[in-house]
Parts: sequence; structure tokens; C-alpha cells
Amino acid sequence: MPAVRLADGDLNYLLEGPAGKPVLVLSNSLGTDLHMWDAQIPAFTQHFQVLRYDTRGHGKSLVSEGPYSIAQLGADVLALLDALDIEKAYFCGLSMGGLIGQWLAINAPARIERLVLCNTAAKIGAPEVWNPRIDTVLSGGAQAMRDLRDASISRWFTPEFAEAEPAKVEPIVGMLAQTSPEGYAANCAAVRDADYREQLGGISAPTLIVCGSGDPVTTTEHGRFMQERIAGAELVEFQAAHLSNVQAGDAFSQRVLAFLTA
Ligand SMILES: O=C(O)CCC(=O)CC(=O)O
Repeated sequence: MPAVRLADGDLNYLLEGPAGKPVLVLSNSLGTDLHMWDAQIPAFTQHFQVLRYDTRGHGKSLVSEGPYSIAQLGADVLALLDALDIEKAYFCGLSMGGLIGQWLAINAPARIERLVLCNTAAKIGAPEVWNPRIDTVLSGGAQAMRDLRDASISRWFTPEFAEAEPAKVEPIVGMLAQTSPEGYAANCAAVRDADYREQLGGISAPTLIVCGSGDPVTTTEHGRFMQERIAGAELVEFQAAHLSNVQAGDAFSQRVLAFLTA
């Protein structure tokens, strides 16, 4: 797979779809990798050149020393765009990817054409959630990553979906098991420390907020909080838990495309 060389290692990416189309960047959630978007690629590449990448600490990208910050992960996206000579892109990120999207839209507005913030919030969780998780994976290593499985499934998918669709659920939880404990912990710290509640009003890119009615992590309330502060933002809710792009599948893809191509 191709990679761009950052100052401290390689960032893994995939660029798919017809050259010359506008570029859509896809940014993964915590504990997954660029393949979390597999279901969207056939639809998205009909309209966009899709640039998906493994966030630092995930997949085949570098695992540098943590803790990370969302600003650092946003700077990685800018470095990726610069390396590929992409001036401006559409951006869709889920959860942690949505925090990265908020940072980019606030700090590099000239680079973001339209923004899709999926299953995310201006602030996700509290230190009491993140610090024990960080300690557990750093002390327990790969086994601790495997032990996250059941709790993660219960946040990521509704029970009915997890029961009925193992072929869609297993590849995603497989990504979690493969994630570096150090990378995961470093990214947990980035999510823990991010707080854009006071800065959302600075987002000027047309924005779509995607929520899941069964998302216990980043709720529709969190989505409405963002919608009230981002001028003109649209909001859509799917019957899904945290990973709404996987659970809602084609309905997710079509709604996001309708917004991006409007
Ligand atoms: O999904 C993310 O990017 C962060 C939020 C979270 O807690 C994810 C999870 O349920 O493990």
C-alpha cells in the first residue's frame, strides 16, 4: 500500500476512484483502520477520488510515541494532502475522525470544501473513561486489546445488528485486535484531551452531522449541540449504534453523497 513519509514515520493511505474528480478524505474511528470504510467505496468512488488513510497509531501507519493530540492528527492529514498535491478536499470522519474534521475545519478552513461529522462530539467522554482504558491497554498489551472486544461491539453496533450480521462485525473487531496497544493508548489520549465546544462557531464549511439513534458514546444530543453552533449544519440520524457507516451501510453512503454533491 502507498504511504507518505512524515517526519517520524510513514502514513499509510489508499487513493481510489477516477483521477480528476474532487477528493474525499475518509478518517477512521478509534481502534479501526481505513478498511472501516470498505462498504462506502463503491458508491463514493462514483463521484469522488477517495483518499482514506490509517490514522497514526492504527493499521499500517506509524506508531510513534504517545500521547498524541488531535492537532497532531490533523497536521498529519494536511501533510498527506500536501504530499499528494491536493489543495482542498471534502472530509468525512467518524468519532475520532470527526474530531480531526472539526480541528481541520477550525484551523485550516481553506483546505476543507465540505465536512461530514459522523458519530462524534465536540468533546467525547471524560478522563475517568479514558485514563483507565489507557492504563489497561498499556499494561495488558495485545491481550488487553483482544479483551476490549465485547465492550466495543456493544458500543459500536446494536445487539440486533451484531447478532444478525457477523460478516460485517467480525472484520471491524478484527481491526481492533490488530491495533497496536501503544497506538491505541496514544489516540485515546488525543480524544480525551480534545474539546471544541467553544470553537464550533468558527466552522464555516457546509457541514452534515450524522448520528446513530442507538449510539451510546456520541449521542444525537451531542450531534444537536454541534448543529446548533455550526451555521447551517444539517443533521441526519440512522438506526445504528456508534459505527453508523457500517450498520446503516448503503443508506449512510447515499445520504452522505447527497450532501457532498449538493
Ligand atoms: O470511536 C472513537 O473514535 C472514539 C470513541 C470511543 O470511545 C470508541 C469506542 O467505543 O471504543
